[in-house]
Amino acid sequence: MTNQPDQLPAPETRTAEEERPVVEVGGPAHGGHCVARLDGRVVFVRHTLPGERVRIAVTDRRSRFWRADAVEVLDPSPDRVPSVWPEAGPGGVGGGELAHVALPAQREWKSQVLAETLRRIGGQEVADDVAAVTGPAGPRVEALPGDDARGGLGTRTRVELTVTPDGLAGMHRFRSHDVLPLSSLPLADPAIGELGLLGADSPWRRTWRPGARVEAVAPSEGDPLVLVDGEPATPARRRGKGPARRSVREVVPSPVGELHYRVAGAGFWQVHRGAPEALVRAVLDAARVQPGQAVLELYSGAGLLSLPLARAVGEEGRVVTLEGSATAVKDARRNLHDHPNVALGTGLVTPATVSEGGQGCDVVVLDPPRAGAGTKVMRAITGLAPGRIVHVACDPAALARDLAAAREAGYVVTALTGLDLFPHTHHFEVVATLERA
Ligand SMILES: C[S@@+](CC[C@H](N)C(=O)[O-])C[C@H]1O[C@@H](n2cnc3c(N)ncnc32)[C@H](O)[C@@H]1O
Repeated sequence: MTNQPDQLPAPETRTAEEERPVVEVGGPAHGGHCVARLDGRVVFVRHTLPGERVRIAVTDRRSRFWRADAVEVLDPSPDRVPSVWPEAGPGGVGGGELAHVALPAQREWKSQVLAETLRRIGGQEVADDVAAVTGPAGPRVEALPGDDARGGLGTRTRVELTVTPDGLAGMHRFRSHDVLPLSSLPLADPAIGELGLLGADSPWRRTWRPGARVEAVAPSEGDPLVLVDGEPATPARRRGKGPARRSVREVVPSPVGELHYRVAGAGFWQVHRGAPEALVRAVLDAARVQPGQAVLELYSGAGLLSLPLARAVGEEGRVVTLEGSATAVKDARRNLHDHPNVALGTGLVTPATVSEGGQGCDVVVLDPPRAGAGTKVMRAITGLAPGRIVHVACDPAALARDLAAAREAGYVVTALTGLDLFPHTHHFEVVATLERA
């Protein structure tokens, strides 16, 4: 067998104790695990906490590191709590890897990962710029209002399920193609729970086949929507009650007035119930656009940020957007139809499209996917010489690379806000402001 360490006997001769070794757990690392060492080898351990002593089951052996699940906790951390979603525990589905961690400790974990990732990947200078604006405590990832009171539960307005070979709604086992049936969705908005998608008695079972993809959406206005393989579905008993909907309405309170959107059910929309409002506020705060200014907005989706930016620059100002998904731009066109000061572009964000679309802009706002914008796009953005760049990031490693690229071009971080838009998972969002040094 390849990638076996020299220190352990061959698998077939190992005892149960050797197969399930005990480790002392160190700090958290990006990805939802903590770092431990076993015979000098790095092991990324899930379902544990810093400072714990745990027995592990190794799940993946690579030449440079192993992955493992904590399967027995010998010395628990004071921050350990009974998991709010045991089905996402060891051997279970992905998407709830911090469900055993107290909420304040989840934020401490994410704040540490943010600081460490910015330093390790962005470099000491980026870390120093961030420390200069956040203070010695470093960058913080904060809860959204009301989340702690609800135990961080019921926040997700979008849930994606896959149907098991037995026709039950479930999710993929972490890092596996196996689909596990689920009995609960505690992270989902209660309206999704009330649909009754789970279990053998679900009335929805007749609407799908094994392997089908099921998307459940709980919008801020109106009934939830269920799509099976992208098509609207209703349980048989409710069939014939009007035309099938493919899109939903979302209403977002904001400092520039109430914002109304229509979004394709299968299209991108922020998942946490409070995320649209929190991001609009954070971006308006960071961008500080003035009436009459010009904004370039990249990766603009269905227009969540375009609409408040258009209101903030007013009729004398302009917003130019660029988004790769034609479906999202179609939604954005509807959402911004009474804003002639917005030019909605469909196309990939590349150095060329950025340079072409952003001439003369005062502010650039970008909200890229997990991979980030990348060095070349960041260079094109800084090449426009905007007064301010607002970067909305859902991956700290990609953010660190993008900030380092901007720094090389003379832009430094002048503000940074971490938002916990994904309680009970390792994910979080960051809004970073960059200005010329
Ligand atoms: C994180 S979402 C942000 C959307 C919007 N700001 C929001 O909050 O609803 C990222 C968006 O980037 C788009 N996208 C991904 N890669 C792209 C690319 N290379 N060029 C243009 N758009 C892209 C996706 O379709 C998606 O709408």
